[in-house]
Amino acid sequence: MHSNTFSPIHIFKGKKKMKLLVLAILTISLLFPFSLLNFLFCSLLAFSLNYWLIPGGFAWRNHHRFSVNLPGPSGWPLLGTLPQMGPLAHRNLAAIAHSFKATRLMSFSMGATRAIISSHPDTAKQILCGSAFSDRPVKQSAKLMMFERAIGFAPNGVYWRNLRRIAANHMFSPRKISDLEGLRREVADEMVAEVSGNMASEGVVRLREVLQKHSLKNIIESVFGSGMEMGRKGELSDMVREGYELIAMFNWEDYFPISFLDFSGVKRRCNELAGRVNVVIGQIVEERKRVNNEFNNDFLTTLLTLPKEDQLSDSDMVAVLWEMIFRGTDTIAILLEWIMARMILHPDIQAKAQDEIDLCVGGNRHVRDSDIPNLPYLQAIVKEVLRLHPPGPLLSWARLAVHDVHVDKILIPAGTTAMVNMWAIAHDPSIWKDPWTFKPERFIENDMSIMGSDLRLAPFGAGRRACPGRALGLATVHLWLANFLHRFRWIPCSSTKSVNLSECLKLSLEMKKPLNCRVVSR
Ligand code: HEM
Repeated sequence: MHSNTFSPIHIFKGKKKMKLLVLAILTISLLFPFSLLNFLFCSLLAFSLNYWLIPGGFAWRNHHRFSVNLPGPSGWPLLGTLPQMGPLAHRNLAAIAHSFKATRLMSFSMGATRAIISSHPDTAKQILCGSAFSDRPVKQSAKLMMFERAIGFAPNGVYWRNLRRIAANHMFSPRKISDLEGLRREVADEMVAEVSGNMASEGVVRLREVLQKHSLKNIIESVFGSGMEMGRKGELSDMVREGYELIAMFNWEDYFPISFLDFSGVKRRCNELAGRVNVVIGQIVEERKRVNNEFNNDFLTTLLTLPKEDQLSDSDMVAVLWEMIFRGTDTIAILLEWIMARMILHPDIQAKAQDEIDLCVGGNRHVRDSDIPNLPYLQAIVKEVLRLHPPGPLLSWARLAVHDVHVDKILIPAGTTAMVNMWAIAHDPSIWKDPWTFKPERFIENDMSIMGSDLRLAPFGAGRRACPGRALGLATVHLWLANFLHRFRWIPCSSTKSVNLSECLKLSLEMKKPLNCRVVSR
C-alpha cells in the first residue's frame, strides 16, 4: 500500500471523485466515438483528473502516501491552488482550510511546489519552533537580489547562524536599540513638523508618504549613520522601492522547477538592481573603511569593527546591509498606517491613549523610550492592530522542511514548504472572543507576549528564524505612535467612511487605499 507509484484507484476507491472521472470519460467517448480527438481528449482528461483527485493536489503526486492523511484541496491540474490564492491569499487559504476542516494542517499545491499550512497555534508551534523547518524556500527574485547571503534567505547552516549571532549581539541588542533612540526621536520630530506643514498648506495629511519617507530615513541612518548626501539617499530609496516591486511580482519559476523565458523581465530587472546595489552600497563600505569612526552607532560601523573571527567579506556585508534597509522600512511604515487608521475610526480609544500619555508625560516635554513601559494601553493598541492587521499575515516568508518530520503525528516529507496563517489564527473565534472587534482592552485584561512564545499571536514569527528586528521595530512604532498621539488629535478627512480598511497583500499586508486624514494640534 505504501508504494510510491501513483494509483488513484487505491487511494480513492469508492470515492465520489473517481465516479466523476469515469463519468466524464464515458460522456466524451459517447459524444465523439472512435476518433483521434476522443482518444487525445480522454487521455488528457484522465491525466489531469488523476492529479486533480490527489488530496493536496498535483505537487503531492509522488507523495500521496503522506497527503492521503492530510486534508487539502486538489486545486487545478498543474496549477494547484495558485489560482484560488489571489491577492488576499491569507483570507482565501483560511477559507479553504475551514471548508476542508483542516485548520490544524492542510496540504495544498502551488504549481509543482508541495505545501502545508497551519492555521492553529499548536501546529504553528511545531512548524516554527522545531528544527526541521529551519530553511526557507528561496524566491527567484530574492536570490537574484542577493538575499541568500543575508539573514532572511541564507540556508540554515554555519553562515546563517553566524549572521544571526552578529545581529543579536551587535545590531539588535538592547544597548544598540537604546543608542538609536536619539535618531528615532529626531525622525519623530521631523514627521510631526511635516504633518503640521501638510495641514497648514493643503488641509490634509497624506500619511503614507510621510511614513514611508521617514521610515526610510530612519533605517538608512541606523544602517549608515547621518550625513549621507541627498543624492545617495535618493538612490537607496529608489532601489528599495524597485526591490519591493520585484519581490512582490509573480514568478512562475518559484512554483515550477524549470526555467521559463523572462517575459515579465523580473530576472533582468533583479540582476540590474543587484548590480546597482553592489555599486552603491559597495562604495559606501569602501569609503567608510578609509575613514571609519568606531564611535558611530550605525550598523555599518558595527560590522566593520567586529572581532576578526566574525568579520564578513565585503560582498556579504553589502547583502546584509541591503537586507536591513529593505526589511526595516516597509514593515514599520505599514504597521503605523494601520494603527493610525484605527485611531481615526475609534476616537474613544484614541482619547483614552492620549489621556494615558498626558498623565505619564505631561505637556512640557516629548515622549521618550523610557515612558513606553508606563503606557500599557498604547502597547495594547499596537498588539491589537498586529492581531487584526499583521504586516506578515502568512509570516512574510515561508519555511522549508530540511528532513522528514512529523507534524501533528503526520509525516511531512523533506522539501515541503510550510506556511503559518497567523492572520487566520488571530481571527479564530475559538481562540479570540469577538475576533473582528477592535478592542485593545483584551490585552489589558489578559496580557500576553507577542514576541513568539505564544502562538495565538506571533506577528514576528517564532523559533530560530523569528524576526531579529522585532524589538527595534516595536521600539520605533511605540515611540512614533506616542509622539503622534501626544501632539495631535487625528480625525478623518470627511466622515469615517473616508478610512478604507481594504487590504492588499504584497510583500507585506498594506492598506489598499493610502490613508489621508486631518489633524488638530493638542
Ligand atoms: C513591525 C515590524 C516587523 C514585523 C511585523 C516583522 C515581521 C517578520 C516576520 C513575520 C518574519 C518571519 C519570521 C519567521 O519565519 O518565523 C521576519 C523575519 C525577518 N525580519 Fe522582520 N519584521 C519587522 C521588522 C523588522 C526590522 C525592523 C528588521 C531589520 C531592520 C527586520 C528584519 C528581519 C529579518 C532579517 C528576518 C529574517 C530572519 C531569518 O530568516 O532568520 N524585521 N520579520
